[in-house]
Amino acid sequence: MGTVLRWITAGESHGPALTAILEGMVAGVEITTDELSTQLARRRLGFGRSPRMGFEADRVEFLGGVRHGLTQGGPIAVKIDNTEWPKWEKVMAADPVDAAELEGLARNEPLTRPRPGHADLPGMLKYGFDEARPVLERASARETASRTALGTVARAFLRQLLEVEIVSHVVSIGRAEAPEGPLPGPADLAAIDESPVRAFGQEATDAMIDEVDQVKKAGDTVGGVVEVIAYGLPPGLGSHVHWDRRLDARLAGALMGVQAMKGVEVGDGFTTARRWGSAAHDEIDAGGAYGVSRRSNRAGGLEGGMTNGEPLRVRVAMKPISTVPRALSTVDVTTGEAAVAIHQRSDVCAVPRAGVVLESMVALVLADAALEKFGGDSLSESKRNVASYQESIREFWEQPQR
Ligand SMILES: Cc1cc2nc3c(=O)[nH]c(=O)nc-3n(C[C@H](O)[C@H](O)[C@H](O)COP(=O)(O)O)c2cc1C
Ligand SMILES: C=C(O[C@@H]1CC(C(=O)O)=C[C@@H](OP(=O)(O)O)[C@H]1O)C(=O)O
Repeated sequence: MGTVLRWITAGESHGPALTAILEGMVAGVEITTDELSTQLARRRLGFGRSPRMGFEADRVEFLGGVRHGLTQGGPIAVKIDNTEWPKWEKVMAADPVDAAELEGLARNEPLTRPRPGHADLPGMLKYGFDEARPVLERASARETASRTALGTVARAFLRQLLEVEIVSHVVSIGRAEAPEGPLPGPADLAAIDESPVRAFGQEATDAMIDEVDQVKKAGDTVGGVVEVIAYGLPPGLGSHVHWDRRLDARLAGALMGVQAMKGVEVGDGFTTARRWGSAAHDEIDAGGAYGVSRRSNRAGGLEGGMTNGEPLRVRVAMKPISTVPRALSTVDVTTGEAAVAIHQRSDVCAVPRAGVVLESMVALVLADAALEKFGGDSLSESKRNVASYQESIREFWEQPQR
Protein backbone atom coordinates (compact mmCIF):
# COMPACT_ATOMS: atom_id res chain seq x y z
CA MET A 1 0.00 0.00 0.00
CA GLY A 2 1.54 3.28 -1.03
CA THR A 3 0.91 6.83 0.04
CA VAL A 4 -0.79 7.96 -3.19
CA LEU A 5 -1.36 4.64 -4.93
CA ARG A 6 -3.30 1.95 -3.08
CA TRP A 7 -3.56 -1.70 -4.08
CA ILE A 8 -5.64 -4.48 -2.59
CA THR A 9 -6.38 -8.04 -3.66
CA ALA A 10 -9.08 -10.62 -2.86
CA GLY A 11 -9.79 -14.20 -3.85
CA GLU A 12 -8.68 -17.73 -2.99
CA SER A 13 -6.33 -20.12 -4.75
CA HIS A 14 -9.10 -22.56 -5.73
CA GLY A 15 -12.05 -20.16 -5.67
CA PRO A 16 -13.91 -18.87 -8.76
CA ALA A 17 -11.51 -15.99 -9.46
CA LEU A 18 -8.93 -13.57 -8.12
CA THR A 19 -9.67 -9.87 -8.01
CA ALA A 20 -7.57 -6.76 -7.44
CA ILE A 21 -8.02 -3.00 -7.25
CA LEU A 22 -5.50 -0.23 -7.93
CA GLU A 23 -6.59 3.20 -6.68
CA GLY A 24 -4.83 6.49 -7.36
CA MET A 25 -3.53 5.94 -10.90
CA VAL A 26 -3.68 8.97 -13.20
CA ALA A 27 -5.88 9.07 -16.31
CA GLY A 28 -4.46 8.56 -19.79
CA VAL A 29 -2.09 5.62 -19.27
CA GLU A 30 -2.24 3.22 -22.21
CA ILE A 31 -2.87 -0.33 -20.99
CA THR A 32 -4.49 -3.46 -22.45
CA THR A 33 -5.37 -6.89 -21.14
CA ASP A 34 -2.80 -8.25 -23.63
CA GLU A 35 -0.04 -6.57 -21.62
CA LEU A 36 -1.43 -8.06 -18.41
CA SER A 37 -1.62 -11.50 -20.05
CA THR A 38 2.01 -11.23 -21.17
CA GLN A 39 3.20 -10.59 -17.61
CA LEU A 40 0.88 -13.27 -16.20
CA ALA A 41 2.34 -15.79 -18.66
CA ARG A 42 5.88 -14.79 -17.61
CA ARG A 43 4.89 -15.40 -13.98
CA ARG A 44 3.17 -18.69 -14.69
CA LEU A 45 5.72 -20.76 -16.51
CA GLY A 46 9.22 -21.80 -15.50
CA PHE A 47 11.35 -24.73 -14.49
CA GLY A 48 10.23 -26.42 -11.28
CA ARG A 49 6.63 -25.25 -11.16
CA SER A 50 3.52 -27.22 -10.23
CA PRO A 51 1.60 -29.14 -12.96
CA ARG A 52 -1.21 -26.62 -12.38
CA MET A 53 0.82 -23.94 -14.13
CA GLY A 54 0.79 -25.95 -17.36
CA PHE A 55 -2.94 -25.51 -17.86
CA GLU A 56 -3.95 -22.51 -15.70
CA ALA A 57 -5.01 -19.99 -18.36
CA ASP A 58 -4.98 -16.77 -16.29
CA ARG A 59 -7.91 -15.29 -18.27
CA VAL A 60 -7.89 -11.63 -17.25
CA GLU A 61 -10.34 -8.75 -17.69
CA PHE A 62 -10.74 -5.17 -16.50
CA LEU A 63 -13.97 -4.65 -14.56
CA GLY A 64 -13.43 -0.91 -14.10
CA GLY A 65 -11.07 2.04 -14.49
CA VAL A 66 -9.95 1.36 -18.09
CA ARG A 67 -11.82 2.37 -21.24
CA HIS A 68 -10.72 2.07 -24.87
CA GLY A 69 -7.23 1.07 -23.71
CA LEU A 70 -6.72 4.09 -21.42
CA THR A 71 -6.90 4.48 -17.64
CA GLN A 72 -9.74 6.80 -16.58
CA GLY A 73 -8.41 8.08 -13.25
CA GLY A 74 -10.81 5.93 -11.19
CA PRO A 75 -10.00 2.69 -9.35
CA ILE A 76 -8.80 -0.01 -11.74
CA ALA A 77 -10.47 -3.37 -11.04
CA VAL A 78 -9.07 -6.60 -12.47
CA LYS A 79 -10.46 -10.14 -12.47
CA ILE A 80 -8.46 -13.30 -13.19
CA ASP A 81 -10.45 -16.53 -13.45
CA ASN A 82 -9.31 -19.79 -11.86
CA THR A 83 -9.64 -22.40 -14.60
CA GLU A 84 -10.20 -25.31 -12.21
CA TRP A 85 -13.00 -23.75 -10.18
CA PRO A 86 -15.76 -26.16 -11.34
CA LYS A 87 -13.69 -29.12 -10.06
CA TRP A 88 -12.53 -27.47 -6.83
CA GLU A 89 -16.07 -26.42 -6.04
CA LYS A 90 -16.69 -30.13 -5.44
CA VAL A 91 -13.40 -30.78 -3.61
CA MET A 92 -14.19 -27.95 -1.22
CA ALA A 93 -17.96 -28.55 -0.92
CA ALA A 94 -19.40 -28.40 2.59
CA ASP A 95 -21.01 -31.84 2.17
CA PRO A 96 -19.03 -34.95 1.16
CA VAL A 97 -18.82 -35.57 -2.60
CA ASP A 98 -18.36 -39.00 -4.16
CA ALA A 99 -14.61 -39.61 -4.87
CA ALA A 100 -15.40 -40.65 -8.49
CA GLU A 101 -16.67 -37.13 -9.17
CA LEU A 102 -13.41 -35.50 -8.06
CA GLU A 103 -11.30 -36.69 -11.03
CA GLY A 104 -8.36 -37.54 -8.73
CA LEU A 105 -7.78 -33.85 -7.94
CA ALA A 106 -7.80 -34.07 -4.14
CA ARG A 107 -10.07 -35.67 -1.58
CA ASN A 108 -12.99 -33.82 -0.09
CA GLU A 109 -11.69 -34.18 3.47
CA PRO A 110 -10.36 -31.87 6.19
CA LEU A 111 -6.64 -31.01 5.99
CA THR A 112 -5.62 -31.66 9.59
CA ARG A 113 -1.86 -32.25 9.21
CA PRO A 114 -0.34 -28.74 8.90
CA ARG A 115 2.81 -28.25 6.80
CA PRO A 116 5.87 -26.84 8.57
CA GLY A 117 6.80 -23.62 6.76
CA HIS A 118 3.35 -22.84 5.34
CA ALA A 119 0.70 -20.65 6.96
CA ASP A 120 -1.39 -23.73 7.94
CA LEU A 121 -0.78 -24.04 11.69
CA PRO A 122 -0.49 -20.41 12.83
CA GLY A 123 -3.50 -19.60 10.63
CA MET A 124 -5.63 -22.38 12.18
CA LEU A 125 -4.70 -21.31 15.72
CA LYS A 126 -5.25 -17.62 15.00
CA TYR A 127 -8.61 -17.91 13.20
CA GLY A 128 -9.93 -20.95 15.09
CA PHE A 129 -10.19 -23.28 12.07
CA ASP A 130 -10.05 -27.04 12.69
CA GLU A 131 -8.35 -27.65 9.33
CA ALA A 132 -5.91 -25.87 7.00
CA ARG A 133 -8.09 -25.39 3.89
CA PRO A 134 -9.40 -21.89 4.69
CA VAL A 135 -5.87 -20.78 5.58
CA LEU A 136 -3.95 -22.19 2.62
CA GLU A 137 -6.55 -20.96 0.15
CA ARG A 138 -5.64 -17.36 0.94
CA ALA A 139 -1.97 -17.89 1.93
CA SER A 140 -1.28 -19.49 -1.47
CA ALA A 141 0.91 -17.59 -3.88
CA ARG A 142 -1.85 -17.92 -6.47
CA GLU A 143 -2.66 -14.44 -5.12
CA THR A 144 0.53 -13.11 -6.73
CA ALA A 145 -1.25 -13.28 -10.11
CA SER A 146 -3.39 -10.35 -8.86
CA ARG A 147 -0.36 -8.33 -7.84
CA THR A 148 1.35 -9.09 -11.13
CA ALA A 149 -1.69 -7.74 -12.99
CA LEU A 150 -1.71 -4.50 -10.98
CA GLY A 151 2.07 -4.22 -11.26
CA THR A 152 1.70 -4.28 -15.03
CA VAL A 153 -0.41 -1.11 -14.90
CA ALA A 154 2.24 0.50 -12.66
CA ARG A 155 4.96 -0.61 -15.07
CA ALA A 156 3.10 0.92 -18.06
CA PHE A 157 2.74 4.22 -16.14
CA LEU A 158 6.46 4.32 -15.28
CA ARG A 159 7.46 3.55 -18.85
CA GLN A 160 5.15 6.20 -20.31
CA LEU A 161 6.11 8.84 -17.73
CA LEU A 162 9.86 8.31 -17.37
CA GLU A 163 10.90 5.52 -19.78
CA VAL A 164 11.65 3.35 -16.74
CA GLU A 165 12.31 -0.34 -17.48
CA ILE A 166 12.24 -3.05 -14.81
CA VAL A 167 13.98 -6.43 -15.25
CA SER A 168 14.90 -9.32 -12.97
CA HIS A 169 17.21 -12.31 -13.08
CA VAL A 170 17.84 -15.31 -10.86
CA VAL A 171 21.09 -14.99 -8.92
CA SER A 172 20.99 -18.43 -7.28
CA ILE A 173 18.87 -21.53 -6.81
CA GLY A 174 19.95 -23.65 -3.84
CA ARG A 175 23.70 -24.26 -4.23
CA ALA A 176 23.85 -23.11 -7.90
CA GLU A 177 24.96 -19.49 -8.18
CA ALA A 178 25.35 -17.22 -11.21
CA PRO A 179 28.90 -15.84 -11.49
CA GLU A 180 29.33 -12.12 -10.77
CA GLY A 181 29.07 -10.35 -14.11
CA PRO A 182 27.68 -7.33 -15.91
CA LEU A 183 24.15 -6.37 -14.90
CA PRO A 184 21.52 -7.48 -17.41
CA GLY A 185 19.79 -4.52 -19.05
CA PRO A 186 16.33 -4.21 -20.65
CA ALA A 187 17.77 -5.47 -23.97
CA ASP A 188 18.74 -8.76 -22.25
CA LEU A 189 15.23 -9.44 -20.98
CA ALA A 190 14.20 -11.66 -23.91
CA ALA A 191 17.26 -13.86 -23.34
CA ILE A 192 16.56 -14.09 -19.60
CA ASP A 193 12.92 -14.94 -20.25
CA GLU A 194 13.88 -17.71 -22.66
CA SER A 195 16.02 -19.31 -19.96
CA PRO A 196 13.91 -21.91 -18.10
CA VAL A 197 15.32 -20.64 -14.80
CA ARG A 198 15.38 -16.94 -15.85
CA ALA A 199 19.10 -16.70 -15.19
CA PHE A 200 21.49 -14.55 -17.23
CA GLY A 201 23.99 -16.74 -19.12
CA GLN A 202 24.16 -20.38 -20.20
CA GLU A 203 26.53 -21.58 -17.48
CA ALA A 204 24.31 -20.33 -14.68
CA THR A 205 21.20 -21.69 -16.42
CA ASP A 206 22.68 -25.20 -16.72
CA ALA A 207 23.83 -25.26 -13.10
CA MET A 208 20.40 -24.16 -11.83
CA ILE A 209 18.48 -26.66 -13.96
CA ASP A 210 20.75 -29.38 -12.62
CA GLU A 211 20.10 -28.26 -9.05
CA VAL A 212 16.30 -28.32 -9.52
CA ASP A 213 16.54 -31.77 -11.15
CA GLN A 214 18.51 -33.14 -8.22
CA VAL A 215 16.11 -31.62 -5.71
CA LYS A 216 13.11 -33.08 -7.55
CA LYS A 217 14.67 -36.55 -7.67
CA ALA A 218 15.29 -36.35 -3.93
CA GLY A 219 11.61 -35.53 -3.28
CA ASP A 220 12.65 -32.14 -1.93
CA THR A 221 12.14 -28.43 -2.68
CA VAL A 222 14.50 -25.47 -3.07
CA GLY A 223 14.62 -21.65 -2.83
CA GLY A 224 17.02 -19.01 -4.09
CA VAL A 225 17.81 -15.36 -4.71
CA VAL A 226 16.40 -12.99 -7.35
CA GLU A 227 17.69 -9.55 -8.31
CA VAL A 228 15.33 -6.84 -9.60
CA ILE A 229 16.78 -3.84 -11.44
CA ALA A 230 14.98 -0.64 -12.47
CA TYR A 231 16.58 1.56 -15.15
CA GLY A 232 15.81 5.19 -15.96
CA LEU A 233 14.81 6.53 -12.54
CA PRO A 234 15.48 10.22 -11.85
CA PRO A 235 17.14 11.24 -8.56
CA GLY A 236 14.76 12.19 -5.75
CA LEU A 237 12.06 9.48 -5.54
CA GLY A 238 11.41 8.69 -1.86
CA SER A 239 12.68 10.92 0.94
CA HIS A 240 15.20 11.06 3.79
CA VAL A 241 12.90 13.17 5.98
CA HIS A 242 10.85 10.43 7.65
CA TRP A 243 11.29 6.66 8.12
CA ASP A 244 8.12 5.68 6.30
CA ARG A 245 8.96 7.87 3.31
CA ARG A 246 12.33 6.17 2.72
CA LEU A 247 12.17 4.27 -0.57
CA ASP A 248 14.42 1.44 0.71
CA ALA A 249 12.00 0.81 3.61
CA ARG A 250 9.00 0.86 1.27
CA LEU A 251 10.63 -1.52 -1.19
CA ALA A 252 11.70 -3.93 1.56
CA GLY A 253 8.16 -4.00 2.99
CA ALA A 254 6.55 -4.63 -0.38
CA LEU A 255 9.05 -7.31 -1.38
CA MET A 256 8.83 -9.11 1.97
CA GLY A 257 5.06 -9.05 1.48
CA VAL A 258 5.42 -11.67 -1.25
CA GLN A 259 4.83 -15.24 -0.03
CA ALA A 260 8.04 -17.09 1.00
CA MET A 261 10.39 -14.06 0.77
CA LYS A 262 12.73 -14.03 3.77
CA GLY A 263 15.35 -11.37 3.04
CA VAL A 264 15.83 -8.15 1.06
CA GLU A 265 19.20 -6.62 0.21
CA VAL A 266 19.55 -3.13 -1.32
CA GLY A 267 22.52 -2.85 -3.68
CA ASP A 268 25.49 -4.79 -2.26
CA GLY A 269 23.71 -4.91 1.14
CA PHE A 270 25.39 -7.54 3.30
CA THR A 271 28.66 -7.42 1.33
CA THR A 272 28.86 -3.68 1.92
CA ALA A 273 28.62 -4.31 5.67
CA ARG A 274 31.96 -6.14 5.43
CA ARG A 275 33.70 -3.40 3.41
CA TRP A 276 35.60 -0.35 4.62
CA GLY A 277 33.95 2.96 3.82
CA SER A 278 36.43 3.91 1.12
CA ALA A 279 35.48 0.73 -0.76
CA ALA A 280 31.78 0.84 0.09
CA HIS A 281 30.46 4.05 -1.45
CA ASP A 282 30.00 5.24 -5.03
CA GLU A 283 32.34 8.15 -5.78
CA ILE A 284 30.90 11.10 -7.70
CA ASP A 285 32.28 12.66 -10.88
CA ALA A 286 31.04 15.76 -12.70
CA GLY A 287 29.11 15.35 -15.95
CA GLY A 288 26.59 12.74 -17.11
CA ALA A 289 22.84 12.49 -16.74
CA TYR A 290 21.45 14.81 -14.06
CA GLY A 291 24.89 16.54 -13.85
CA VAL A 292 26.95 13.72 -12.30
CA SER A 293 28.11 10.16 -12.83
CA ARG A 294 29.18 7.44 -10.36
CA ARG A 295 32.23 5.21 -10.48
CA SER A 296 30.25 2.23 -9.12
CA ASN A 297 26.73 1.36 -7.97
CA ARG A 298 27.23 -0.52 -4.70
CA ALA A 299 24.37 1.43 -3.09
CA GLY A 300 21.93 0.00 -5.62
CA GLY A 301 20.77 3.46 -6.70
CA LEU A 302 19.52 4.56 -3.26
CA GLU A 303 21.06 7.05 -0.82
CA GLY A 304 19.19 8.55 2.14
CA GLY A 305 16.06 6.64 1.17
CA MET A 306 16.01 8.40 -2.22
CA THR A 307 16.89 7.35 -5.74
CA ASN A 308 20.21 8.90 -6.81
CA GLY A 309 19.86 8.52 -10.59
CA GLU A 310 21.73 5.18 -10.84
CA PRO A 311 19.91 1.90 -11.62
CA LEU A 312 17.91 0.64 -8.63
CA ARG A 313 19.08 -2.81 -7.54
CA VAL A 314 17.40 -5.04 -4.93
CA ARG A 315 17.98 -8.73 -4.15
CA VAL A 316 15.36 -10.92 -2.52
CA ALA A 317 15.82 -14.32 -0.81
CA MET A 318 13.06 -16.92 -1.21
CA LYS A 319 12.80 -19.90 1.13
CA PRO A 320 12.22 -23.42 -0.27
CA ILE A 321 8.60 -24.41 -0.99
CA SER A 322 7.08 -25.77 2.23
CA THR A 323 5.01 -28.53 0.60
CA VAL A 324 7.96 -30.94 0.66
CA PRO A 325 7.15 -34.20 -1.18
CA ARG A 326 9.45 -36.15 1.19
CA ALA A 327 6.91 -35.40 3.86
CA LEU A 328 7.98 -33.51 6.95
CA SER A 329 6.92 -34.38 10.50
CA THR A 330 3.91 -32.67 12.00
CA VAL A 331 1.04 -33.28 14.39
CA ASP A 332 -2.50 -34.22 13.33
CA VAL A 333 -4.65 -31.53 14.98
CA THR A 334 -7.64 -33.88 15.38
CA THR A 335 -5.74 -36.53 17.37
CA GLY A 336 -2.70 -34.65 18.70
CA GLU A 337 -0.61 -37.60 17.42
CA ALA A 338 2.58 -37.44 15.34
CA ALA A 339 1.87 -37.50 11.57
CA VAL A 340 3.37 -36.56 8.20
CA ALA A 341 2.41 -33.20 6.68
CA ILE A 342 -0.23 -32.92 3.96
CA HIS A 343 1.11 -33.03 0.45
CA GLN A 344 -0.91 -32.11 -2.58
CA ARG A 345 0.49 -31.20 -5.98
CA SER A 346 2.98 -28.38 -5.62
CA ASP A 347 5.93 -26.45 -7.03
CA VAL A 348 9.45 -27.83 -6.46
CA CYS A 349 11.04 -24.43 -7.09
CA ALA A 350 9.19 -21.18 -7.82
CA VAL A 351 12.24 -18.88 -7.77
CA PRO A 352 12.36 -18.24 -11.56
CA ARG A 353 8.81 -16.94 -11.75
CA ALA A 354 8.86 -15.23 -8.39
CA GLY A 355 11.09 -12.70 -10.17
CA VAL A 356 8.11 -11.49 -12.19
CA VAL A 357 6.07 -10.96 -9.00
CA LEU A 358 8.97 -9.09 -7.41
CA GLU A 359 9.31 -6.88 -10.51
CA SER A 360 5.62 -6.06 -10.11
CA MET A 361 6.05 -5.09 -6.46
CA VAL A 362 8.98 -2.84 -7.38
CA ALA A 363 6.82 -1.29 -10.13
CA LEU A 364 3.97 -0.54 -7.69
CA VAL A 365 6.30 1.06 -5.11
CA LEU A 366 8.11 3.12 -7.76
CA ALA A 367 4.85 4.23 -9.37
CA ASP A 368 3.66 5.37 -5.94
CA ALA A 369 6.90 7.29 -5.34
CA ALA A 370 6.71 8.85 -8.83
CA LEU A 371 3.11 9.96 -8.24
CA GLU A 372 4.13 11.43 -4.90
CA LYS A 373 6.98 13.40 -6.52
CA PHE A 374 5.28 14.50 -9.73
CA GLY A 375 1.56 14.44 -8.88
CA GLY A 376 -1.04 15.12 -11.56
CA ASP A 377 -4.43 13.71 -12.44
CA SER A 378 -3.55 12.83 -16.01
CA LEU A 379 -0.42 11.37 -17.56
CA SER A 380 0.15 14.57 -19.54
CA GLU A 381 0.00 16.67 -16.35
CA SER A 382 2.49 14.34 -14.62
CA LYS A 383 4.73 14.56 -17.70
CA ARG A 384 4.75 18.37 -17.54
CA ASN A 385 5.80 18.13 -13.89
CA VAL A 386 8.63 15.74 -14.81
CA ALA A 387 9.86 18.18 -17.47
CA SER A 388 9.79 21.05 -14.98
CA TYR A 389 11.79 19.00 -12.42
CA GLN A 390 14.36 18.07 -15.07
CA GLU A 391 14.68 21.77 -15.93
CA SER A 392 15.21 22.68 -12.26
CA ILE A 393 18.04 20.12 -12.02
CA ARG A 394 19.67 21.64 -15.13
CA GLU A 395 19.40 25.08 -13.52
CA PHE A 396 20.90 23.72 -10.28
CA TRP A 397 24.16 22.92 -12.10
CA GLU A 398 24.14 26.20 -14.03
CA GLN A 399 24.16 28.47 -10.95
CA PRO A 400 27.29 30.70 -11.24
CA GLN A 401 28.31 30.35 -7.58
CA ARG A 402 28.65 26.56 -7.86
C1 LIG B 1 5.38 -17.85 -7.13
C2 LIG B 1 5.26 -18.66 -5.87
C3 LIG B 1 4.80 -19.98 -5.95
C4 LIG B 1 4.68 -20.76 -4.81
N1 LIG B 1 4.26 -22.05 -4.92
C5 LIG B 1 4.12 -22.82 -3.81
C6 LIG B 1 3.69 -24.18 -3.89
O1 LIG B 1 3.42 -24.70 -4.97
N2 LIG B 1 3.58 -24.88 -2.75
C7 LIG B 1 3.88 -24.37 -1.52
O2 LIG B 1 3.76 -25.04 -0.52
N3 LIG B 1 4.29 -23.09 -1.40
C8 LIG B 1 4.42 -22.31 -2.51
N4 LIG B 1 4.85 -21.02 -2.40
C9 LIG B 1 5.21 -20.50 -1.09
C10 LIG B 1 4.05 -20.36 -0.13
O3 LIG B 1 3.04 -19.56 -0.68
C11 LIG B 1 4.63 -19.77 1.18
O4 LIG B 1 5.63 -20.62 1.65
C12 LIG B 1 3.58 -19.65 2.25
O5 LIG B 1 2.65 -18.65 1.88
C13 LIG B 1 4.20 -19.26 3.59
O6 LIG B 1 5.19 -18.30 3.37
P1 LIG B 1 5.58 -17.22 4.43
O7 LIG B 1 6.21 -17.92 5.58
O8 LIG B 1 6.52 -16.31 3.72
O9 LIG B 1 4.34 -16.53 4.76
C14 LIG B 1 5.01 -20.21 -3.54
C15 LIG B 1 5.44 -18.88 -3.45
C16 LIG B 1 5.58 -18.11 -4.60
C17 LIG B 1 6.05 -16.69 -4.49
C1 LIG C 1 -1.53 -21.48 -8.31
C2 LIG C 1 -0.35 -20.89 -8.20
O1 LIG C 1 0.62 -21.25 -7.33
C3 LIG C 1 0.27 -22.14 -6.32
C4 LIG C 1 0.91 -21.61 -5.07
C5 LIG C 1 0.81 -22.57 -3.97
C6 LIG C 1 1.12 -22.08 -2.61
O2 LIG C 1 0.91 -22.84 -1.63
O3 LIG C 1 1.59 -20.93 -2.46
C7 LIG C 1 0.49 -23.90 -4.21
C8 LIG C 1 0.23 -24.46 -5.55
O4 LIG C 1 -1.17 -24.52 -5.79
P1 LIG C 1 -1.88 -25.86 -6.30
O5 LIG C 1 -1.79 -26.80 -5.13
O6 LIG C 1 -3.27 -25.48 -6.63
O7 LIG C 1 -1.10 -26.32 -7.50
C9 LIG C 1 0.79 -23.53 -6.63
O8 LIG C 1 0.40 -23.97 -7.91
C10 LIG C 1 0.02 -19.76 -9.03
O9 LIG C 1 1.16 -19.27 -8.86
O10 LIG C 1 -0.80 -19.32 -9.87
